[in-house]
Amino acid sequence: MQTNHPFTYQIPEKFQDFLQIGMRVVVEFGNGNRKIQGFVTGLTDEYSGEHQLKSVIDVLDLNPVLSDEAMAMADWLTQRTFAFKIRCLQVMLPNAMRASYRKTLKLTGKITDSDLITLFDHQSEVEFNPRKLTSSQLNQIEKLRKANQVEIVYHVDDRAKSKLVWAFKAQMTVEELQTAKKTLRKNAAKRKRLLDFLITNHEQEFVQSDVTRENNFTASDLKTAAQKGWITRYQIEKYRNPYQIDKVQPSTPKKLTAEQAQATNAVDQAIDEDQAATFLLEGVTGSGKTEVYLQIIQHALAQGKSALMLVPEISLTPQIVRQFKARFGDQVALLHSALSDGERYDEWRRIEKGDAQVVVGARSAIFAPIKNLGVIIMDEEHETSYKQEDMPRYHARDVAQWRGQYHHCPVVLGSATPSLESRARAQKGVYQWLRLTKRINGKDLPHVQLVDMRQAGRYAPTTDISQELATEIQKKLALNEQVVLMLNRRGYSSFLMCRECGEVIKCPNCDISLTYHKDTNSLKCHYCGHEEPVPQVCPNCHSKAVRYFGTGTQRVEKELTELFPTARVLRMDVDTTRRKGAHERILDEFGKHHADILLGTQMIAKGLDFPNVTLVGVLNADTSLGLPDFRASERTFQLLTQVSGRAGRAEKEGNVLIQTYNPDHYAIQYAQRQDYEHFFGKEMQVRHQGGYPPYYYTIQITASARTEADAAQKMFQIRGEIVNYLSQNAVILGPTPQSIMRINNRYYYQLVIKYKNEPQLENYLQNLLLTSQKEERNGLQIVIDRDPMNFI
Ligand SMILES: Nc1ncnc2c1ncn2[C@@H]1O[C@H](COP(=O)(O)OP(=O)(O)OP(=O)(O)O)[C@@H](O)[C@H]1O
Ligand SMILES: [Zn+2]
Ligand SMILES: [Zn+2]
Repeated sequence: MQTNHPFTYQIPEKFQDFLQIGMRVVVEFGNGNRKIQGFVTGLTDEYSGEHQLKSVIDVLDLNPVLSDEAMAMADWLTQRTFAFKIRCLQVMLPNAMRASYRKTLKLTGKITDSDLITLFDHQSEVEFNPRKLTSSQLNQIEKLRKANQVEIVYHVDDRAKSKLVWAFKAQMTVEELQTAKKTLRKNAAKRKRLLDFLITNHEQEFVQSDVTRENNFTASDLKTAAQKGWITRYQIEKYRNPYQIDKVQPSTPKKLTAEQAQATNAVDQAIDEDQAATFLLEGVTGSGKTEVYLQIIQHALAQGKSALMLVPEISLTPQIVRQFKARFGDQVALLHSALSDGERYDEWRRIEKGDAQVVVGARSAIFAPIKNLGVIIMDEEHETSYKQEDMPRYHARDVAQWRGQYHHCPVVLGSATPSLESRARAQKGVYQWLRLTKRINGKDLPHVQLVDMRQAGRYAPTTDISQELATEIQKKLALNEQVVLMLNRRGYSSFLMCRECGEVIKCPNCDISLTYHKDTNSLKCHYCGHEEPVPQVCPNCHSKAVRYFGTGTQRVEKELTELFPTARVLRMDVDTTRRKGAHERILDEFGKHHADILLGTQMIAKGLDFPNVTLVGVLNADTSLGLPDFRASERTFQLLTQVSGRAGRAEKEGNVLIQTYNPDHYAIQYAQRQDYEHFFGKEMQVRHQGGYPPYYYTIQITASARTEADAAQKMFQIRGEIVNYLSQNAVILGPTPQSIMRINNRYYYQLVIKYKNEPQLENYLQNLLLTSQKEERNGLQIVIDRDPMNFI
């Protein structure tokens, strides 16, 4: 059973001076002799309980791995996210430190103490096992640690790393190779070709299998070449860290535009004055937000402080990383989920030791053990991936603000399309509002044209590319310019839409799309529980073309190659980017213009800065609009604006075509005009009327169980209880089944509370979390999610 109570253990005498808060220990827990890893959260001299205390068995660290800040943050996180404290402590550490990897003690200084000489036995590295050490040895080690003369090393096996492949490069000089070529027999055509290959690609390293495949040499050709001394062959790691960017040209700060300078100065001032202020940097696409971030960070560094830069997972591309490395070199540490456990741990250590002052990373990097923070920046602050979906269910923005308060440093939230929550706060003056209204290239935002697919559908019902879009693509190909096409996969086939008129079937009570349930062939509302059968005809136009909606990238790729047989198409989706480094390779290829069309899912919408892209096409704007979520319009608007911003970023002007079945919907209309201002106004009205955030807070409670009855019953029981703790002003929606009600033979029911100010609610929920634990034995699980991002 999980709990938030700390447990008391006795400290063996030899650990008494050694053990500190924030260190990890091994203790026996519960019945039996199960050993688990625990954290020291407090120390006391007194114990008045009646139980015989168990002893700490072993210590895992030399010095605290969790700082005072981390301990305080974990306390706050536990309360804030309705989580178990142990999970909050664990989330602060890299994986390598959560698992049981082999550890050694490494000597970096000189030792004189005879005890330690025995321990190290003339080696510089020995197994670290405090349990087996004497207290005098521990004391000595403690002293050496304080003098930075020993450290603990984790031995993390990286399976990905250990895979080796053959590589080669030319060993002879170009002249020598030329000479070798002259000595060849006339009919040795293949060897001649190999020598030519080496001469033209001199100094370059090749993976053998790439060359044998692409250039039609065999492995034995290369072996012979090595015997003759033309090349040297050796083994290298197969998967290199794609982010190990070695050769970056250093970059210098650009001269800021007036708007950029104004924004930068405001934040710089807050850094100088140790102000924990939050800034909203609202800048249109291509307005140079990244340069503003870079110069703010530079300012923090100049003040002897460090900086934390968060970027959404999918836009943490090598392109972005390179920009930071180019400016700050080795001071940059990168925390990305694509790194192996070992690589992440290495970066974590560099940050903790203070060797890296600029941390660039995705969501969980917000917990990086960085000291002396001068500024925290969150790019694309509206991105939903900043919210973690598992316990602890934190939003990186909240954590950023907590750390900002702790370090007395500013937090900068940047976006072209801020979340409604943030923008509303900026408007109220809670956040300081900074704006970049112009593109750096001085050009207008790209021209956006809507293609009404209700018309297009009539003459080409089976294609995904309208005549209009096809014509535009053809034009760009003729000009040798590049095209980006986005297929919106959000909300893929979970709702019903009429192909004739674009009508999406909505709940009569909630004005939210109904979700299609395949098992019952019905439509359900996830807010109020309304259910109806799938209609035979469209309630709006009576057409029979009502179907659930979706198309795949592969199908579109096929269509593209049929329409434009000579065009080179690159596809970027979950399938083509699964392998490490694939993401970078695709973008790299496209950047070098080795392809004309980049076709992808929403992962191509963000951050890309390719000067030769002059056309952006959105194949299906509507899928995300139909999501059974009050944020559907907001997400659609954001996505369309972001992707449109990829066009015409340099000298050439760009245009955008959006294919839609709902050309009159306000989210699409305002996205066409790229008019965040009016979208915000309209959407705030909608939220006000519906009683949704930012006017109300929301909390979602989910129960899952082995039978539907158990899950439903529990939710109704909770509903019955919770009303006693809520005022008249709060609204309870549900209980309702979730859209995928059964996952892995577990049934899910949920309930959403909308409220403004409910002083008793927190306590009730904290209690619920702990008491519901008792029922876990019966297979029942309760999840409490504050400000949920997904209502489906
Ligand atoms: N002051 C400047 N002078 C010259 N070029 C600049 C300046 N600031 C930024 N740039 C360049 O302008 C281009 C667009 O900048 P950037 O990609 O940072 O925009 P952005 O606001 O982050 O856009 P998006 O939200 O679309 O990603 C980049 O190529 C960048 O190098
Ligand atoms: Zn409803
Ligand atoms: Zn219809």
